[in-house]
Amino acid sequence: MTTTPSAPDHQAAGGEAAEPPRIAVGVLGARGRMGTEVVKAVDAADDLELVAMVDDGDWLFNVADAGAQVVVDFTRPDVVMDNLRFCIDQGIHCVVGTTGFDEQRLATVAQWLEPKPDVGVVIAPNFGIGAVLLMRFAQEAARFFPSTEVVELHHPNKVDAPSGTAVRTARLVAAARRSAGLPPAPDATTDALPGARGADVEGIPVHAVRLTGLVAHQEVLMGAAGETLTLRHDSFDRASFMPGVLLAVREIGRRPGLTVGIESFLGL
Ligand SMILES: NC(=O)C1=CN([C@@H]2O[C@H](COP(=O)(O)OP(=O)(O)OC[C@H]3O[C@@H](n4cnc5c(N)ncnc54)[C@H](O)[C@@H]3O)[C@@H](O)[C@H]2O)C=CC1
Ligand SMILES: O=C(O)C1=N[C@H](C(=O)O)C[C@H](O)C1
Repeated sequence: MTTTPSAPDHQAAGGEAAEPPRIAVGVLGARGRMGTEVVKAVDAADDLELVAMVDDGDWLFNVADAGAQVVVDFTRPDVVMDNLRFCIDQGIHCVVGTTGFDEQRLATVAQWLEPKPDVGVVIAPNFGIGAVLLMRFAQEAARFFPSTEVVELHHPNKVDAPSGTAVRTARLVAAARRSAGLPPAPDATTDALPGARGADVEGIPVHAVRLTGLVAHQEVLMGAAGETLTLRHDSFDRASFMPGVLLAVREIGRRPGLTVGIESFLGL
């Protein structure tokens, strides 16, 4: 098992106060758009030490050999499960931003964690504080509006659609509607062209836009008689995800088991 990243300060042999040990961090997907940003952020943090950078074609054992206590994964939906399996088996805490997690995948990760009670894994569809708040606000507002639709807008190189954030937002809104006993949203149209009304996520239409010039954006549109409420979040730069990623890296050693989203790390 790796040492806990949140070990308390301790005294050096001579009685002088020693620096607390830095958390050893490995980055998976280190040459990607997000991985590059994470490498920079970890490098710049005094309490973190970048010990391994792994990308496609590199040897995953590098993170274990380098003594990583926490791994940050921003890779691809088709490889993230193998990465997680390896890291959990090695006793390495995981901070996962890669998308593609449905209930079945989450249950599998929880199962892998059972024999490793000290290991923490956080899987968050979005590490942007504003995006997390948007999801919470949408959840709060959902019961007051008969209609809700989600529009996510991203850079054209995004591998998946709709975004993980949009799917989670729609699920949270749908759950809030169910708890409040709301009927299905009124929607009298039939698609003249397939896809015109977006994807159906638990009764919430989700629309995905891909546009050169964008980074990561989301709108939640809510409508009632004579009024609408629009919640919008914009990530203009991937730096926007870093405070959430670093918070998760620092916290995960204190959070054994599986956590979905960083809401609880933010005290939400
Ligand atoms: N949770 C969040 O806040 C955010 C999540 N994302 C998600 O993160 C993921 C990555 O996004 P981007 O950085 O834009 O993609 P990207 O395509 O720029 O980067 C992915 C990197 O992973 C590497 N890779 C592929 N297979 C690998 C393997 N087996 N081991 C190690 N590295 C491997 C690729 O070579 C590439 O460098 C996507 O699922 C995206 O949706 C993106 C932004 C924010
Ligand atoms: O691929 C991206 O860029 C992003 N992916 C995440 C998602 O699918 O929700 C988070 C953010 O939207 C950026």
